[in-house]
Amino acid sequence: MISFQQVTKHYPGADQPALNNVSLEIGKGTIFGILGRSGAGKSTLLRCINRLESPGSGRVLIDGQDIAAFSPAALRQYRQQTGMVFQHFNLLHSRTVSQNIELALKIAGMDKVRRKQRVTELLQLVGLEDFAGSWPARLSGGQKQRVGIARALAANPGYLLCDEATSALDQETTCSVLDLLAEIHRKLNITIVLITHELMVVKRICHEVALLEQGVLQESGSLPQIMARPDGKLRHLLLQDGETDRAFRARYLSEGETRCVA
Ligand SMILES: Nc1ncnc2c1ncn2[C@@H]1O[C@H](COP(=O)(O)OP(=O)(O)OP(=O)(O)O)[C@@H](O)[C@H]1O
Repeated sequence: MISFQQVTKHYPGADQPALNNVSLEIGKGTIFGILGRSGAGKSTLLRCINRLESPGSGRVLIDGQDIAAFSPAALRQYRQQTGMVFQHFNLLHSRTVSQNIELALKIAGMDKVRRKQRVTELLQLVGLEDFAGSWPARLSGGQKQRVGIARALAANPGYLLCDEATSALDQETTCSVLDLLAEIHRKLNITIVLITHELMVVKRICHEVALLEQGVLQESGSLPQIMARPDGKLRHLLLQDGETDRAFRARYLSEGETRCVA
C-alpha cells in the first residue's frame, strides 16, 4: 500500500505548490490512474513515490514505512522495487533491445547466466522475442515502449510507475500498450500507478482513479464508486469524453442512463 499523508511540495521560486495537502491511498495489486492536466502535479506525485522528489511537508508511506527515513541502502533496494516507464521511453540507443533490458539486471547485481534467462523471459512477456538484437532506432514507438516496460520489470518490482507511458503513441498503439499493461497486471499481480491526461487510459484499464487540479486532489475512488456519484467531477469528465466508448458506458451505466448521455 502506498499512502500519501497530507503531502505538500513547493518548488523554489514557484507561485503555488505543485502538491497541496494531498492525502491518498493506493492499494496493493490495483491499477491506479492519476488524471490531470499539464502542470496539475502528476509527475511530482509519481516522483514522490520513489523519492526522486521529497515532500516539503507530509509523508509518503510504503506498507506503513516512511520512505523519508530509508537509509541509502534501503532506498536503493526500494527503488529496484519500483520500476518506472517513461513517456519518451529513455532507451539507450547504443545498445540493442536485450542489452537495454540486461543493463537493468546488471545494476540489480544479477549474474550473467541468470541475466540471459531473465531477458528471454521478459522479451516473451512483452511480445518482442524476435527483436532481441534490434537497435532501438529501428523500432516503432509501441515496440520501444514494450522495451521500456520489460526494462522496468527486470528486477521483479512490486510497483510499476508509468509516467504518461502512452502519451507519445497513436490511439491504436496506446490500446495495445494498455492491454499489455493489463495482461502484465493479471500475470504478475503487480501494483501499477499511471499518470496521464488521457481519459482513455483510465477507462480502458484503471481500477481506481484520482483527479489532480493545480496540486489539489479533487476526487478519488474506484471506477464503480466514481460512476455512482451523479454530480462527481470525474464521472462528468469520463462521460463527456468525445470518443464513444460503448463498453465503458455499458459497464457503468444503466440502460436508461446510457440512452440519456449518448
Ligand atoms: N523542478 C521544478 N522546479 C520548479 N517548478 C517545477 C519543477 N517541476 C515541476 N514544477 C512545477 O510544478 C507544477 C507541477 O508540475 P508537474 O510536472 O508535477 O505537473 P504534471 O501534471 O506532471 O504536468 P505535465 O503533464 O505537463 O508533466 C507545475 O507548475 C510545474 O511548472
